[in-house]
Amino acid sequence: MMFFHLCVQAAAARQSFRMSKYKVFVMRHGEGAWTKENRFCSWVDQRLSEDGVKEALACGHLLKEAGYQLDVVFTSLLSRSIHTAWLLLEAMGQEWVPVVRTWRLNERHYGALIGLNRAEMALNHGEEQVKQWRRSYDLTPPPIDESHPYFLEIYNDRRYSTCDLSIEFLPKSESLKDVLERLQPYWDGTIVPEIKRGKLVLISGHGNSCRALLKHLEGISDADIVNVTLPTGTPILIELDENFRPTKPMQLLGDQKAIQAAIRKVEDQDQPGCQTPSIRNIKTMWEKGNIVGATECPKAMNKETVGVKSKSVTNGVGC
Ligand SMILES: O=C(O)[C@@H](CO)OP(=O)(O)O
Repeated sequence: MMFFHLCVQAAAARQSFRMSKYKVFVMRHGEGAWTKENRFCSWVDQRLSEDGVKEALACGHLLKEAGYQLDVVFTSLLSRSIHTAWLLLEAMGQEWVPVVRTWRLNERHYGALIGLNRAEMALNHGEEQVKQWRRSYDLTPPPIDESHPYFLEIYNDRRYSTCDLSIEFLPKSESLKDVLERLQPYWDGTIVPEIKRGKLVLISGHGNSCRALLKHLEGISDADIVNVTLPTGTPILIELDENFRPTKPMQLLGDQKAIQAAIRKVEDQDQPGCQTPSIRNIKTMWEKGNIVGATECPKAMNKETVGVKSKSVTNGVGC
């Protein structure tokens, strides 16, 4: 999208004529299974879709052809980010490269919105509201609670007992600002030292953990970050000076037309008309309390059990 490029070019223009000292790759994992169903996925551990697998392999081939040699890859604790790293390294023939996992790179925690269909939410709350939930900087969705169908699946998962915070202190919902606050100490304390040691680092993150990082690195304003959407499976090359300021516009590597189409696809997910095969008639299903397509849904979920009736969502974010 044009605005995205204007944002990053403006950020880089402020930093022009500096010498690049470091390079780092940031990328959103390949398409996840729930992207096809258009549901907020967040901390639910969905695997890559078939297209997502292809995207991850294609990224690896692209980086290999460009001659890059990675030294360390950082991922979240979610399988789609880890599998993307594995497939990418396999395609590069660099499977031996260490993969380091941290919850601090996890996708933004979407709280009570987890599992809900974006297009359906747009029908009920309006496109603008859903856009604000998805892309604003400091809006926090209503928190997940124990009545949510995915609560136990997330908080009983053994992987979260390995974190540097005990489970009760892990987020129950996050704004992009919250994501940056939990991510930045890890960036400063663990990733930056690796880069300073001369390592070529790739971060296989998520749409919003990558947006938070790019906001920090590129100095994108709170207002402008709303207009930044990242495509799946596209490596972004960032060049930094000795003080970790960008020296040039970040580069989304690959076929530029395909990248723009992929960005539009992600943006259009909150259009009420964006129906997926599993959502035959979203409005009717909502009215019946059947929010998601039954065949693909691992649990029976409806607007009562999900814990976000239309009004409580609206109240929760003060709109
Ligand atoms: O589902 C999610 O968790 C994210 C993408 O990973 O969704 P959105 O693009 O709406 O922020």
